[in-house]
Amino acid sequence: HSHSSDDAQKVLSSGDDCRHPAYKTHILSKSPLVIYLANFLTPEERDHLTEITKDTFTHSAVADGSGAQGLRQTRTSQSTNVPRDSVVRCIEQRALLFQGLDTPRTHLEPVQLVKYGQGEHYHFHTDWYTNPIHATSALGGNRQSSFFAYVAASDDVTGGGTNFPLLDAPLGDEWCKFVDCDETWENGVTFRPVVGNAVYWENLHEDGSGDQRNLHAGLPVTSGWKIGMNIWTRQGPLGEDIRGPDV
Ligand SMILES: O=C(O)CCC(=O)C(=O)O
Ligand SMILES: [Fe+2]
Repeated sequence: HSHSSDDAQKVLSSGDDCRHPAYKTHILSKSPLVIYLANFLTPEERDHLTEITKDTFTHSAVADGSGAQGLRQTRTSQSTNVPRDSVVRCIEQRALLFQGLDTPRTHLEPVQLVKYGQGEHYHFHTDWYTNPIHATSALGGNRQSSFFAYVAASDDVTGGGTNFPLLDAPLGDEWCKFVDCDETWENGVTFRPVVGNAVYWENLHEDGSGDQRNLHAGLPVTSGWKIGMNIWTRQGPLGEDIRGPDV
């Protein structure tokens, strides 16, 4: 397909003071594709996100097998959609540019923050939907990719890692800055909640079917609290009723 330069502009520009940090990328797995992003969020962005969502968190919903949004013991955290201001647009743009120069902004779900207090967790799940009613074309299809970023955590946070049981733990002590190197081999990879950093992965196979290998969980926070951020990119554009006007 072809693009006019106008289309390219739309993807690339998101306003005046959007400056991207020099984040570092580390491939953790090529299949499925999992990439670790160090310093993906700046301290100012993290503070801003925490500030604008203060007092807006409500108990997280999960989609159950029948497609109804329900509250269950599988996800005890609280979450909130982040209003799309210039800071959020800049982060959205960063997430789009990372994935290529041709992913339209309309493929992004509203950015979501999720907060866990002591004992709260999100049981094993995939971010791609198994039930097709959550992946209709009006919804942009299924979730192509996920960013999970660590936005904030208390100084005394323990636990609260993001565990991928089906990935191979990386070798090499350099990774211990980011992953829990005390985790046993059988448990796969657990990313520790290192604020500012993010994990990116692809959810779908080439043919659009879900990739089970990126099963993951938000492990219980055993003390303190953490706030994470989800940026989900759909296969296609989301309806304006869901995304809101494309500001
Ligand atoms: O809290 C985490 O570490 C992971 C959260 C997660 O997987 C999600 O919100 O989809
Ligand atoms: Fe998830």
